[in-house]
Amino acid sequence: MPPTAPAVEIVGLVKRYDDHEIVRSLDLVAARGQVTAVLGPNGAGKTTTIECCEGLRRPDGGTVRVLGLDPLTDGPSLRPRVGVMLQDGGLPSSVRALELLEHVSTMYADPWDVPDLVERLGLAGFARTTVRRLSGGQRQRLAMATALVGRPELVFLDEPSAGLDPQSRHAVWELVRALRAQGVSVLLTTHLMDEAEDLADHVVIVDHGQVIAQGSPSELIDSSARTSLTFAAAPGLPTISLASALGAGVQETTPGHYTVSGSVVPATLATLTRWCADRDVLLSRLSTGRRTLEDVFLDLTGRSLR
Ligand SMILES: Nc1ncnc2c1ncn2[C@@H]1O[C@H](COP(=O)(O)OP(=O)(O)OP(=O)(O)O)[C@@H](O)[C@H]1O
Repeated sequence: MPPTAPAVEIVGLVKRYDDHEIVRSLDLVAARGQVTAVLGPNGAGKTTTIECCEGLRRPDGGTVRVLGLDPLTDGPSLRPRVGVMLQDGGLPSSVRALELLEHVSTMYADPWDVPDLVERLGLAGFARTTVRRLSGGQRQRLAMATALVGRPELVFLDEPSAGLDPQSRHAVWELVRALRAQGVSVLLTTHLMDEAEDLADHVVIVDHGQVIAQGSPSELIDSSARTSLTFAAAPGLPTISLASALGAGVQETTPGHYTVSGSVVPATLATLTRWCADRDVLLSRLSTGRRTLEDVFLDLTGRSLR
């Protein structure tokens, strides 16, 4: 295994279900020791891609290398070095939470101290509860603990904070930061843009099975206009006329709520208020602010539901 191989290297990945191409020539590199976040709308192909990395799905094309190895043929070498947290937990249902964690820890040569993991993820309150009786968020935290207990070099976390209460989410974020500080490589998927912005060194945005943008959160935000402008007024304003006055895009995102895309400078505000005054339109809200990763994501992937 080349010592310099990235944590994950995917080249030209193709995956089809029933002749429908779900992942379409996807390239992705997750560097060692970094947190890489994969974002994308529902059905974009994130889980399918991760499952190909975990050796759970066989690609129809392209290559996948995990720590320089092939997850399909090198499973035995990879298993002790890679932690996997599946989206649906994938835990046996009739065993008690702590017993499961302790049992999994015995499978590893140098496991994470179980009481420490219990403390970090707040598992003590349901340690004696069987998995089938755990709430969704409790099961999620237990799944994360079982993914980490073997002290993996690389961990795949598929939506680790989905359905968690704010306290648990912060605990998960702290743990991801601790993993990074220990030099562990993390590849996670998330729908939480603040999570990606806070935690990730590298963000990969996937849509329709392809990477459509990537970079550090600040690179992605800087690559688009830095300031956002939104306003509220009567529904149904002629956005084409306003866009041409502003020299920027204007979208009515929900009735009566508008977003201006493109460069926002002081003159943009003056033009907007003059355009409204000329038409006797009263702005009920006008707001500018720093653009976020969520703004970039919505610009890139659109606002329609999937
Ligand atoms: N085993 C399967 N058979 C057929 N289609 C599948 C199968 N698994 C996934 N799909 C389809 O592949 C597409 C991508 O699914 P995937 O779970 O990879 O998306 P995702 O980006 O992880 O979405 P989400 O954000 O909703 O979790 C979806 O349209 C899904 O219905």
